Parts: sequence; structure tokens; C-alpha cells
Amino acid sequence: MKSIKVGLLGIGTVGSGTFNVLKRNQEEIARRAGRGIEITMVAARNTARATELTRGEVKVVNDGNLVVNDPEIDIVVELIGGYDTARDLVLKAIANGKHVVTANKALIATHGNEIFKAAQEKGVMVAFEAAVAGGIPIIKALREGLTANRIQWVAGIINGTTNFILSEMRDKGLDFDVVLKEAQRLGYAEADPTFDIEGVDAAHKLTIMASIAFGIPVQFDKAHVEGITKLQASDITYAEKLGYRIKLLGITRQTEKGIELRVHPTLIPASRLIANVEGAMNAVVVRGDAVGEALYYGKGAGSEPTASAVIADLVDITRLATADPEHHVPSLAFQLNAMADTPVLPMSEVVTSYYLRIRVADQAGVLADVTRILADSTISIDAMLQKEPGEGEQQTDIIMLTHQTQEKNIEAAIAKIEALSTVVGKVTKIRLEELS
Ligand SMILES: NC(=O)C1=CN([C@@H]2O[C@H](COP(=O)(O)OP(=O)(O)OC[C@H]3O[C@@H](n4cnc5c(N)ncnc54)[C@H](O)[C@@H]3O)[C@@H](O)[C@H]2O)C=CC1
Ligand SMILES: N[C@@H](CC=O)C(=O)O
Ligand code: NA
Repeated sequence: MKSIKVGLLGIGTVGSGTFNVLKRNQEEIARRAGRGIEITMVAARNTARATELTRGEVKVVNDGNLVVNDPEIDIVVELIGGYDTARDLVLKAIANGKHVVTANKALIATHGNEIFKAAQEKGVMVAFEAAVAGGIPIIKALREGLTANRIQWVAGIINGTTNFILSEMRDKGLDFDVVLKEAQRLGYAEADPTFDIEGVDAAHKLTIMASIAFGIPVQFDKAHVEGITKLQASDITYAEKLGYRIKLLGITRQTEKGIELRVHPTLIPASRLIANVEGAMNAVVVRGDAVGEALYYGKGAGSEPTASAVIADLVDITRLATADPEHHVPSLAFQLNAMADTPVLPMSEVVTSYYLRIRVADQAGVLADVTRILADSTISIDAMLQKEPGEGEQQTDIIMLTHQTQEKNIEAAIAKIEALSTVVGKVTKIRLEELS
């Protein structure tokens, strides 16, 4: 059988990994796919570099349109990143009847609904395993492996850069900026690293997982997004003393009122497996009504781990390329005409537990004032830590872990606490999840 012809848009970190792995393992991949898969054309900004990377073996062009319009190309792999050019080229590829593979979570989380609709109308497949948790086959697990389940929640460390930063800061005492530079050097970070550190990249990935888990359209604009830039080293230390680790977690949960969709630093009990995921590694815990809890762990970023997922999609598409479109696996697991309109919950409605760090004047009665405010708000305290003020210090920290309450309830209580004359500055609030 004729080999499948692939056109690559972009040959940077993931593109070069895809080229190399496909080449290195071509025979084994062909035995699995039932026919050969070869990259025959690459669009690149730097064509000389692309020719060097592909050892002069493929046609290199400087315009992605030449790839998506080439009648010889069966599958277009979009590894440019970003929104506009990527969207334009992907939609053109689909309009030309080509299947698409992309690692671009920003694209899928924001333009996925439009792209999947166009693909369905054309009878082509759009696959994006590399877009979430890199090399971990979490899309396939949610979409196919767990298809029997009502998914209850999904929680994951889904940004390698921030997990790498948090781990290196904690273990080696390195500065934020130094570790971020290293993450960029290692090819983990996004072209714009604020996407990583402000939680946007994790929210893109979470948005995609929520759609597959709950059969809802992609709705990145409804996600609550907080990154790690406001985290203080002292919070990491206090959390450890109380038996917790702080991780940037993406959490999506089906509740009676709607679907939670939130990314923020989170205290997790140190005894949980996911709390011990370090460096650029990713991990996703899925709770389904039939399977219980399942944990998926592996490399979420980097050249070849991500290429592994891109190529898995190429094999899937190759296997199904000759099937009738109605036999394709739906991109979001649910049939497009069976999507639910379950609302995404505003953050103010979310119920969870909290870590509070309150900077106070070292005076009698301040603790009683704080606990009274919490009690009046029906927020109960689970654990408390009060730091002894250092020699000559007039202020100290009170750290409290609360039981579950609604976000708007804790916000109202925090406003009252901050209004106390004995409380200094803002109260630090970090959400806490037992994940059980
Ligand atoms: N690096 C990683 O670990 C992971 C990256 N991703 C995603 O994969 C995609 C690619 O990421 P990287 O390879 O890391 O980025 P990169 O910046 O290393 O590579 C992108 C390449 O595309 C080229 N490019 C930009 N515009 C172009 C255009 N119009 N035509 C042709 N080439 C163009 C750039 O010159 C560059 O060589 C992004 O969507 C990213 O979010 C997903 C998972 C992991
Ligand atoms: N920038 C991302 C790359 C993979 O998606 C990350 O750090 O996880
Ligand atoms: Na993946």
C-alpha cells in the first residue's frame, strides 16, 4: 500500500523530534500502522536550518500554504504554535480534505469548536494528543480507554515548566528567573513563557480535557486561571510543615450545579502520589465512577516525548484513513451532535478548602478576632500554625487550613479579616484539595 504523506508546518522543538523519531522507528511504525508514514514536505521560517535538520531528504518551503494546498499531502501536522496563522492553515488543510495533527493546545482550547465542526463537515480527523500532557496518552485514555465511565473529576500537573520551577526552587533554593531560563533552554517553555507561569498553558490543556471528560464544547474563556508568580517561598515552607506540597494544578469536576474549570496553585497532601511529581514531569489523576482513580504519569514536555504523541496520532489516522467518516473516533470523545450544555461554574461558586496566611501584629486577642470572623462565616478550621516572632519582631504569621466552604464565603471572610487593625496587608489564600 502507498505510504501516507505528511506535511509538517514548523520544525522547532517538537517538529524536529517528530522528524527524527519517525525516521528512526519507521519500520516498526509501519508494521503498526499497516503502511509507511513519511514526512515529504516541511514549511519553515528558516529554510536552511530546516534543510539541515531534515538532512536534505524532504522538500522544504517557506510558506505553509504550499503544504496545505499540496494534493500529495494526506496529513498536515501543525507545530507552529500560536493562534492566527495556525488556525488559518489548519482550516485550509481541512477544507482541502486533509487530516490534521496538532500539538497546539492554545489553538484547540480557543478555536477547537470551529475546527472540529469544519473537520466533521469535510469527513476528516483532527488529532491533538501532544497538546495535553505531551507524551502521556491522556487524550486517548479519556476519549477511548475510559469511555465506559461517568467521569467525576480530572486533576493534573499539566505544565512542565511551572512544575520544574517549583521543584528546583524548593530543592535547590534557586531563583525563579534562573529556573525559568533553564526551562526555556531545555525546550519546555512556550514561545511566550508567561503562558506557562501565569497558568494559561495549563488552562488550555484543562479546557481540552474537560470537553473530552464531560462532553461539553471547549470554553477556555470560562476557565479560572492563576499561575505561580505570586507564590512565596514561605508558603511552600509552611505547607510542608503542615504535611502538604504546593503544585500548580488544573482541576475540572462535575458538580450538581455545573462544571468546575480552574487552574491555580494548590496544596495537596504530601502522601499523595501526585504531590511527589517533580521536575518537568506531568501527572493526571482521573476519577471515573467505574474505574475509580487512575493516575497517568510521564513527560509532559520536550522534543521526543511530545513527538511520541504526535506520531501516535499519525498512526491512529493512518489506520482509520480509509474508514467511513462515521467510523472515525470523535475528536472530543462525544459525538458533536450529542454535546451537553452543562454550565461552567463561576469561581465564586466553587467549594474547596483553603490555606490562609495572615500577617498580624504580635498582640493579644488577634487570633481570637480572626477565629471569630471565620466562625461567624461558618468556616471551620482544620489546622493552625502560629510562627513565633523572631527576636525584636513586631509581626508574625498565622497559618490556617480551613474545611470546605464556597469561594465567595471565604472571600467575604478574608475582607473582614483584612479590615482588622491588627492584620497587616493582604491575606494569602491558596486552595487545598485532598483529591479523594
Ligand atoms: N515544546 C514542548 O515541549 C511542547 C510544545 N507543544 C506545542 O507544540 C507547538 C510547537 O512548539 P515548539 O516546537 O516547542 O515551538 P518552537 O518555537 O520550537 O517551534 C515552532 C517552529 O515553527 C516555526 N514557525 C513559526 N511560524 C511559522 C510559519 N508561519 N510557517 C512555518 N514555520 C513557522 C518557528 O520558526 C519554529 O521553528 C506549540 O503549539 C506548543 O505549544 C506541545 C507540547 C509540548
Ligand atoms: N510549555 C509546556 C510545554 C508542553 O505542553 C509545558 O511546560 O508543559
Ligand atoms: Na498527551
